Amino acid sequence: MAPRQKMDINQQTATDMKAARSRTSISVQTVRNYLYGGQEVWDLHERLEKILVQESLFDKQHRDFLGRTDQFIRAAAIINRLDELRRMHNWSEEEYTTASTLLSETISTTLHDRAFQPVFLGQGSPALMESYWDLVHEKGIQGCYLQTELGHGTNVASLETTSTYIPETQEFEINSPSLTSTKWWVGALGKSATHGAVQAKLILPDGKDMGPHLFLVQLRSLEDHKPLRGITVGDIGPKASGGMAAQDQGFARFDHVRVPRTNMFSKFAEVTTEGSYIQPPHAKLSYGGMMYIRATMIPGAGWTIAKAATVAIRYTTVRRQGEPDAKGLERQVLTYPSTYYRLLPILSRAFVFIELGRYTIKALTQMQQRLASRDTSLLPEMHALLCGLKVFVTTHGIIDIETARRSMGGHGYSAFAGLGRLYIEYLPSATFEGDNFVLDGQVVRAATKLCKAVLSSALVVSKLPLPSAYLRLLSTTGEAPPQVTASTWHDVQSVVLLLEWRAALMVKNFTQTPANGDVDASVNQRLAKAVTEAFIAAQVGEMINNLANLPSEDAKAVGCLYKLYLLTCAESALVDLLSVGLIRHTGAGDPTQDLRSAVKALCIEVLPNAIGLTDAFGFSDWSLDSALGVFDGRVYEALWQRVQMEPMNKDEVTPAYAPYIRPLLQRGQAAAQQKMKLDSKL
Ligand SMILES: Cc1cc2nc3c(=O)[nH]c(=O)nc-3n(C[C@H](O)[C@H](O)[C@H](O)COP(=O)(O)OP(=O)(O)OC[C@H]3O[C@@H](n4cnc5c(N)ncnc54)[C@H](O)[C@@H]3O)c2cc1C
Repeated sequence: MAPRQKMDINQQTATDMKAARSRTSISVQTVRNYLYGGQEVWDLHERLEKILVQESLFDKQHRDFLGRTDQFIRAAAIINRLDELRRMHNWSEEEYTTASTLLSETISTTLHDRAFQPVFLGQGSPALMESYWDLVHEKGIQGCYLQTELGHGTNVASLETTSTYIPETQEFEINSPSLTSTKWWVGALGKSATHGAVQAKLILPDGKDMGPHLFLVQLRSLEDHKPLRGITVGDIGPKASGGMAAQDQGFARFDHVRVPRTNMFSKFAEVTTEGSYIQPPHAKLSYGGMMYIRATMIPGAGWTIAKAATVAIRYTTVRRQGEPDAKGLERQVLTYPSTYYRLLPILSRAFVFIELGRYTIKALTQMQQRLASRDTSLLPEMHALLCGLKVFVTTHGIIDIETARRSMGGHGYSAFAGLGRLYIEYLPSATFEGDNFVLDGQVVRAATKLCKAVLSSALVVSKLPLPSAYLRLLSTTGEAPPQVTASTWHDVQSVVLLLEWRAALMVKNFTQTPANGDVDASVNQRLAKAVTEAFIAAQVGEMINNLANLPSEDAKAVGCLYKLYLLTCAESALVDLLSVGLIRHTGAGDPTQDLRSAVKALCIEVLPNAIGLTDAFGFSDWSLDSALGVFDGRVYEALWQRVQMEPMNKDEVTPAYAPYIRPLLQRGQAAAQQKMKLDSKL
């Protein structure tokens, strides 16, 4: 046998990456502009990143070696520098938001920007805006959002903090009556925030409890940052697996703290000087801020999944494992079906969620414009839709990051791979902004209400709001459920229709369950998922139609990804499809096999473009911060360089040697010698 040629594995990784790039049939630039929503948006991104990369403070490579306090101080320094840059470059709101998103750092001002400021915009009365808006907008004060308490999170109606109106002084008195009423988990409260929007039960002078309302409360002095009198405030300590270490989640207790009457966020509900209550026109008007955050979580999930997909697809393209071939090359890990089957659907979800985010934020903006003129007609549907989407994208986001990390084997567990951090920072998104399992219930409630209206003909199906269009299928004059055949999986509209039918039948079956009927424990999860997937599937159908605006090769490649999304969605719905009888076991073979084969065929079609499609996300090495996801593919050299930064490697002999390792070894050696002496005497 001829001796195998010795190969430079570092060169091979670079060669593999180049070869993968050369295989792509798409214009990376065109697909990138599609993802960003136009060349101008990309140009803005690129221009801002050039500024950020130059800042040594924004270097990410050393942060894994910092303890919690140092991570918090680093984050505070970053916030300060970002603000200096904003003023230096005279950034617009959009430029500032883009720059802070690009930083990908856990910083406490995120709460100011995404939770506190929107409360002012959505619910601040003219008087409150007059007094505070400039301070809020210029960050002369830093805000947080205090809703959750030690004793209650989900059950907002049971919050214990009170805000009692005192007509004599025209003030509210904020009070924490018990340990469990302590505000808890509040981002930026621990050490940073000066002010907070506090959810407290409004108590009128006659003792009537009007339920939770929002009040602006100053927490810390603007002179020396010390907590104000009557306020006990601090950090709640480290989070699971060291996650969100740079963020100061805090607690706060109020001991009869007085604030002026005008500090109530009273754009809709109000308390008069005498202490009478003026009702809001709609009970859910105050949901505006949370709805905005939930809407931004959709593209946020898309871009987060995109990072995980980019790192894992790049690494598994250059990582070779298995029996060497005739050229002495082992197999590229991405080419194993069990790897591409895990990673390409993740890539498809990144594309779908990014596009879907654009639609949702547009729809929310339209609803908010209507709300401004007190038209609440779109509110219930939008609320239910955003609950469903929030659950869906965050659930997938968490699973997808972890799946991507595992696809990289042992090196995926290194912090230098970057996905461990991404995962742990993203993980609580399943809980905050509404616990996912609780939000499922809200989706189901809204769906069954509309379903009942359709079944009783109280609602004409042409009047169904877009997100619930799937319920049209239940109209008595409507079509019959489709027959599933092998060709179903090759026709986009058939797959969309099938997913809509699945949701319609599941909701109908549930709606018709007698009140005393037995419902299983997972019903909310399954129904909410089906309803949300029906909506997204219809949107993906639209996305595919709209691809006609792209050059044909790009449209084909992105279209393949969208189809892969639809098919893997149908695959994950197989149990439901069988349950409601849309797919039946006829005895003639496995009725799911055609679908599984179609998924594999699509994966094989997407595979040559995998690197091109991930390049289209436009992530720089700086922003990915992953030794395994480097653009040039030279992963082993990148990993080696990162390992040299490990502070423990600075000393050849660890300081733990003299006090601990040496005595341990010496005791063992002495005991062994003693034994050996004894043994020789026997
Ligand atoms: C990292 C992080 C940041 C946060 N930031 C903030 C912040 O800035 N401001 C703020 O106010 N809060 C914040 N929170 C708190 C967050 O909003 C709450 O954790 C969340 O609302 C859930 O409430 P809980 O923790 O009390 O859980 P619980 O409500 O006690 O839920 C516990 C379990 O019970 C289940 N459950 C509860 N009620 C129901 C029900 N009705 N039906 C079925 N199941 C139910 C839930 O699914 C969950 O599994 C943050 C939390 C985290 C983790």
